[in-house]
Amino acid sequence: EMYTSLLNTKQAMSVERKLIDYLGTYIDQELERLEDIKRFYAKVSSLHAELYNSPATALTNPLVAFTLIKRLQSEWLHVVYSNEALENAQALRSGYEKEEADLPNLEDLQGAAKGLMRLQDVYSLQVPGLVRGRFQRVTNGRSVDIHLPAVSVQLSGDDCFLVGKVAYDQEDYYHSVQWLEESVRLFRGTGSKWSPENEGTLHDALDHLAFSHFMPVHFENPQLFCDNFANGHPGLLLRPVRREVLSLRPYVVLYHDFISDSESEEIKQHAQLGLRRSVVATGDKQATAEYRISKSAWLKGSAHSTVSRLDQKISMLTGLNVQHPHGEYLQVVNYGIGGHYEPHFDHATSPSSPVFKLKTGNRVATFMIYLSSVEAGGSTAFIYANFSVPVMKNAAIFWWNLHRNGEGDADTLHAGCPVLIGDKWG
Ligand SMILES: O=C(O)CCC(=O)C(=O)O
Ligand SMILES: [Fe+2]
Repeated sequence: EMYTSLLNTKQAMSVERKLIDYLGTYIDQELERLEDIKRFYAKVSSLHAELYNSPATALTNPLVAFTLIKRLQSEWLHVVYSNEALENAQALRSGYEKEEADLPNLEDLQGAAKGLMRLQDVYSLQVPGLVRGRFQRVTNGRSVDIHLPAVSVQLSGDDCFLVGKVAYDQEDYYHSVQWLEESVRLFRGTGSKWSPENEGTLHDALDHLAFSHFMPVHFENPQLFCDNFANGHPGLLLRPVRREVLSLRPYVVLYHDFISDSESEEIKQHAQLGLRRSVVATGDKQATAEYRISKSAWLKGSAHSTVSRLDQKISMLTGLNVQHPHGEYLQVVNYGIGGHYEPHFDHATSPSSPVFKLKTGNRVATFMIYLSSVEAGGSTAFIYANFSVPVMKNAAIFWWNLHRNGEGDADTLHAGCPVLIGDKWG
């Protein structure tokens, strides 16, 4: 094991010294061989030129005729079937084989590559920096050197290919993607110039990269999926809803095209006159706050057929009774300039919360329908779960705020990001 202690790695240096000497001898011998061949080439070319200039008279000389026949019968044969190239190569190989026991093996190479990836993770090192021989990390959006080594080296496309391939063979597509991206970039940079020492080619790197990109989606979380969902309900059987499971902890689901354009317009119309500055629970009261910039209106299902139809559809999808007082009235929200809702829980976290005055109990779940799309910003971000949902007109998201035992699920912390450009309705 050469990679597990630096002492052994140092010993590898003297082996390379010997290999360099063998290769030097090989190159000298090959150059000598090529010089010999060049001499033969020059000799034959000049003799042949003389013959060609006056074939009739030249061949009347028996010496000239003899040397032509001798060249063709014997000299060419010896040149073409010379064993010298093979002998030179064999000398190089036997030198190499003498050192073979002291050479690192595949396990050493894999161990060294894994070591690089471990450093990459533990110290948040950027792969593009490592490839240029730098130990860099991104701080406040800038690459910063965390250490300047006295001696460094730049990595080649083939170096990156090998690291990427070690990750790939372990089905570690998170790392393989990063290293193979660099490999492809570097191989592209050198054009299609062939290097005898390389294990991989641009083609190999692209092949592995494409497969790695394909795999994380399926491997990282095989339980995230899309389907047409009817929840076994007869009311949805003929028109199931396109469901996309976005997260398992917390359990967040996106329902595509939950509402139609006309229903959505109708809801916004109904809500318009009732829009008032949104409030949040502070202590045991409801109050406006800087951290929620929007207006909202409450729509009673009994007053609008569209609202009660949506209530019904929500019930079919979630299996929840959303009739008052089990569910709250439908809240329609419209965000203002830079409108947002800072990270919060939808459920009450204290027994004195005003939510309990409604006599509806704590908020078991949230069903939120996007009634508009926006040009930029405004995503619903799940802070701890580390994902966000872009505002997607007519889609709805659903999640459980409480665990089965009634306790709040801290993983549901979420926010409405500030709207950069657009008119966001929910
Ligand atoms: O608007 C959003 O994206 C999130 C809104 C929200 O979290 C809420 O109204 O409780
Ligand atoms: Fe919320």
